[in-house]
Amino acid sequence: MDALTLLKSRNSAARLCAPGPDDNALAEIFASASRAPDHGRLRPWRFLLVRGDALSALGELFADAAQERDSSVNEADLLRCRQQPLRAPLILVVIACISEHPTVPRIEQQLSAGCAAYGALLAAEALGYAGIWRTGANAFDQIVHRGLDLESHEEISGFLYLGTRGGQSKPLPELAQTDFMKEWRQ
Ligand SMILES: Cc1cc2nc3c(=O)[nH]c(=O)nc-3n(C[C@H](O)[C@H](O)[C@H](O)COP(=O)(O)O)c2cc1C
Repeated sequence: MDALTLLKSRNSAARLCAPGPDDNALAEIFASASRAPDHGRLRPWRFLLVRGDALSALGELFADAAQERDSSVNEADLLRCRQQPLRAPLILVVIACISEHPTVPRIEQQLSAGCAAYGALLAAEALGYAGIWRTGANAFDQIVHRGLDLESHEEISGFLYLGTRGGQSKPLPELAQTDFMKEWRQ
């Protein structure tokens, strides 16, 4: 698929099944992510690869976090938390590693991490896989951060669920360029 077709047709997949990207595909995905625009070459992002049994362990972590957020959470909701990571053969946790910098503010480092996440999603799709970027309460939860060994200057930009598309692609939204761009002149 040529680059413009990929950029214009990328489409998230909520239903993902096996196989997920193998080690060769993951190497391409990380190489693509690492070309994110990056003011000052700070490389303000890193990835955690979660697959196999670790997906269930991540589900337990999500359940622990949900219980801590709301001690009255019911068993059905806890089960849903445990099963969330099992919705894909693998998950990439995208972590923004924020540092104090005289000319590169926090927002630029967060945006760079977002671009790295997008690069990973695009590469996965270019390789014939599919994915979806998710956050939700778990991305901002300190118990999840601790369980994943994040340091205090780190944030979760997203959980990239990756695998093989299950079912039909959803239709792409129709968006006129005039809805979101106009030419500026003085
Ligand atoms: C930072 C970020 C967080 C997101 N979090 C969620 C989420 O938690 N759950 C969800 O269903 N979609 C989430 N999305 C949206 C999906 O990734 C996706 O963009 C959306 O389903 C629209 O599909 P499309 O990307 O194919 O247009 C998030 C997107 C971004 C950029």
